Amino acid sequence: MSHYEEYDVVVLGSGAPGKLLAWTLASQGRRTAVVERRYVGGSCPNIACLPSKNVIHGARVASYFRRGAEFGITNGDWKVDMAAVRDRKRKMVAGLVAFHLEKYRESGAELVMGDGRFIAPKTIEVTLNAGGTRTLRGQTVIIDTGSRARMDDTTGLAEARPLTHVEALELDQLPEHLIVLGGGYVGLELAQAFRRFGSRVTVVERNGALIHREDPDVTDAIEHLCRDEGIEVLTRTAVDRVEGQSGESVRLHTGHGGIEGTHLLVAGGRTPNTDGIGLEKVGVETDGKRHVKVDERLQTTAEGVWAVGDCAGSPYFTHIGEDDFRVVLANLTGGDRVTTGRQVPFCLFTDPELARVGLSEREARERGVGYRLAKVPMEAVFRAQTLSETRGFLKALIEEGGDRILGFTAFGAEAGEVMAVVQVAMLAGLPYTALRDAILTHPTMAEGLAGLFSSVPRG
Ligand SMILES: Cc1cc2nc3c(=O)[nH]c(=O)nc-3n(C[C@H](O)[C@H](O)[C@H](O)COP(=O)(O)OP(=O)(O)OC[C@H]3O[C@@H](n4cnc5c(N)ncnc54)[C@H](O)[C@@H]3O)c2cc1C
Ligand SMILES: NC(=O)c1ccc[n+]([C@@H]2O[C@H](COP(=O)([O-])OP(=O)(O)OC[C@H]3O[C@@H](n4cnc5c(N)ncnc54)[C@H](O)[C@@H]3O)[C@@H](O)[C@H]2O)c1
Repeated sequence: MSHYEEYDVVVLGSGAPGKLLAWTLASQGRRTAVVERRYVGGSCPNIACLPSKNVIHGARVASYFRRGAEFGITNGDWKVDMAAVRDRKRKMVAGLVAFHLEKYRESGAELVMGDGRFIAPKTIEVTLNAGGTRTLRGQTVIIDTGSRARMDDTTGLAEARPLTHVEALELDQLPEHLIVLGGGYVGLELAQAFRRFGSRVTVVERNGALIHREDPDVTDAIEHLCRDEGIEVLTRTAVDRVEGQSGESVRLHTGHGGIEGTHLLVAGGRTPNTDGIGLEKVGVETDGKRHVKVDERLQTTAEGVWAVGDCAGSPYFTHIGEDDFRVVLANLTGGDRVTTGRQVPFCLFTDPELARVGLSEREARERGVGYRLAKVPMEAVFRAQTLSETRGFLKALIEEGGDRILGFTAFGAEAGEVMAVVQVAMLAGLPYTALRDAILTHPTMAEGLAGLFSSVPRG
């Protein structure tokens, strides 16, 4: 084997959990290196969460321009300049990258830019972006290689060179007619944004509903939102074949006929980046979905090797990756922390947002968990009325024979922020009556929780 450099910790991939581990352990004096092939700081600040929310916010501004008269403001001539939308995003991303580089400098963690793969136990060879190779060996190795947009084997799909979220967020021209393949998180957030910028948008979903794992009242509400915004929604639609080239003209052949558009965005789920990195050579096993196999402490099947984030099959959210960081840090520093039983909140950043924590009704029924349901429309929330944003509802599941909150869903303005209040109550084990009886500021969106929890049926 070629000469290798010894480290206490080597991290492969610089996503949220990996970088946080690197910065923390390096600050504690451990010799630490992070190998990253492209995105300083991983997907979230470069190509995923933050840039998408930046662009989505731009689209909201466009929607307010369109709705101006409703607020008594005449908007005159206005237009969307996608190059400027992109520049605003790029500027934010550049600032985030600079912030990350500063964190590396401050912490003493070394950032090695290049493509890494295992060549021996706990040993990673890096093909450096700047040319040449380096071989790094860690006492501890952490795999944080993330995931990428999945391209299924539909005939003609790959040849059509569809956009993924990465290219979609880099467009400087508005697609005339964007076809979005997949009605999940990526598809819905970007479908609404492009529609608001002015594209014609068609969402094609093979399941019977958009965001199909949610309760029927939620999926219906999301579908209504899409239709009200002028998005064409085709559910239960399987694509047999794709023709043409995204960016010019594409045609999808489905059981219900053809769909023609100018651009195609694939948003049909993710594939973990676990192929081609030598895992099989070093005893790091993967599961049927190609995630790195980990136990509840995030240890892999190889001694001294840990895996975190999307590649480890943790729910695909940055905040969950950040919790993976806490789990591994605790286990590396004498503590004992596991992933089992943790809260997994999420927020879909459509406008309005959809946020959920804990059980949905469907999950409660599947698990045979009895519950009492409280549900109020957003119209009942005074703050929503002041904003003219009365679409949606709040709902909560309360345990039978007790006062514990089992689950909470909000579809409405600031849903993600309102959910945090309920989450804290759930973490603290507070009965729902604590929120019902709390003095919540008037008029805030969170004030709606008092109304929601006042409507819980008697146990
Ligand atoms: C469009 C979009 C929007 C999203 N929005 C949200 C959101 O609003 N909120 C939320 O919580 N989650 C969101 N997510 C999910 C979130 O982005 C991911 O769950 C999270 O970024 C995963 O972090 P990670 O550390 O597992 O992987 P990543 O952040 O992807 O990091 C992995 C890194 O490893 C590098 N890498 C891979 N292989 C190698 C190799 N062999 N050598 C060197 N480097 C390598 C990659 O370049 C990458 O930088 C979104 C995802 C997408 C696609
Ligand atoms: N706001 C957020 O937190 C946020 C935003 C974006 C992404 N994410 C994360 O990234 C993950 C991936 O997002 P995603 O939208 O790619 O996946 P997803 O699993 O959320 O949705 C994919 C959808 O595409 C459909 N689909 C797949 N192949 C298809 C095909 N050939 N034709 C028609 N429909 C097809 C699936 O039925 C599914 O409904 C999410 O699950 C989430 O964890 C989070």
